[in-house]
Amino acid sequence: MSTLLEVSGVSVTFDGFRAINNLSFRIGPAEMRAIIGPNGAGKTTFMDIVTGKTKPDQGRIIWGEKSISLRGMSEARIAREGVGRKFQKPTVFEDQTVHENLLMALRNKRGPFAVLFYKPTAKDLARVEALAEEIGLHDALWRKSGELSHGQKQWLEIGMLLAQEPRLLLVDEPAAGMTPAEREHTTNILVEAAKTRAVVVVEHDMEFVRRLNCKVTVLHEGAVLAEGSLDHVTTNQNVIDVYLGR
Ligand SMILES: Nc1ncnc2c1ncn2[C@@H]1O[C@H](COP(=O)(O)OP(=O)(O)OP(=O)(O)O)[C@@H](O)[C@H]1O
Repeated sequence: MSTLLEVSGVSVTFDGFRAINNLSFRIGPAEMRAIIGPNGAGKTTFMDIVTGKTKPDQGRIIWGEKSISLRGMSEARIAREGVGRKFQKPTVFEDQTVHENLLMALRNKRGPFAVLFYKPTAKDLARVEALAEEIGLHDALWRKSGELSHGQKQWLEIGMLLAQEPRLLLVDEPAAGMTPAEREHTTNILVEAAKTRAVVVVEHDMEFVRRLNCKVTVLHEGAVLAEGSLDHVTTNQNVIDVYLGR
């Protein structure tokens, strides 16, 4: 299997507390992965390390065909390398329409001067239509984003991230606060996205993880406790003990 991101031997300490402990993780260029683990396992810190928000004390973070190191790069530079992150809370521009939000996200791909003199091309407009279709918001293109449901805002934000064409998309608890129907639609969007890029989903909801139908990495105390199919990891005695707090 070829590798897009390889994290090896990474550790992070906060005031003497080792939040990530000699962690190793790898993901292929078109792969879906779920990360689960109890509260405080290090899931968020792991994503913070990959995006450059938190600097590790040690370890390697190797990216892409050229095996460049992401360690020490700024967050902006890592984003330009193709790492996109979806936080739990949607952050769409509520006064703008779905169309404007998606167009703005496309525009963000350009440099500051190109943005200043930006006029959407026919190709850009077609891309906005395709993105809206992909996230299931085509019928809502001309609605103000503030009027959308929580689920729709989440999809819009995923669409805005996809507009930037990330090679790796990190998604934090996408199912939180969604109705069952919204969850199902979210699964479909992510599964589709993972056909052409790597998608890492941090999620507590096991039903959601099951529907993603992908390899699962279980974190505990900042390290990988188990990895494999959901059935494999949930029957692992160490995982059961950790979840039951034994
Ligand atoms: N900036 C920080 N300073 C001190 N401790 C931190 C900091 N960030 C995280 N931690 C600690 O590191 C550990 C891992 O936290 P992290 O948020 O990564 O876990 P998590 O698996 O995402 O948990 P949850 O499922 O509750 O979101 C926790 O014990 C947390 O308190």
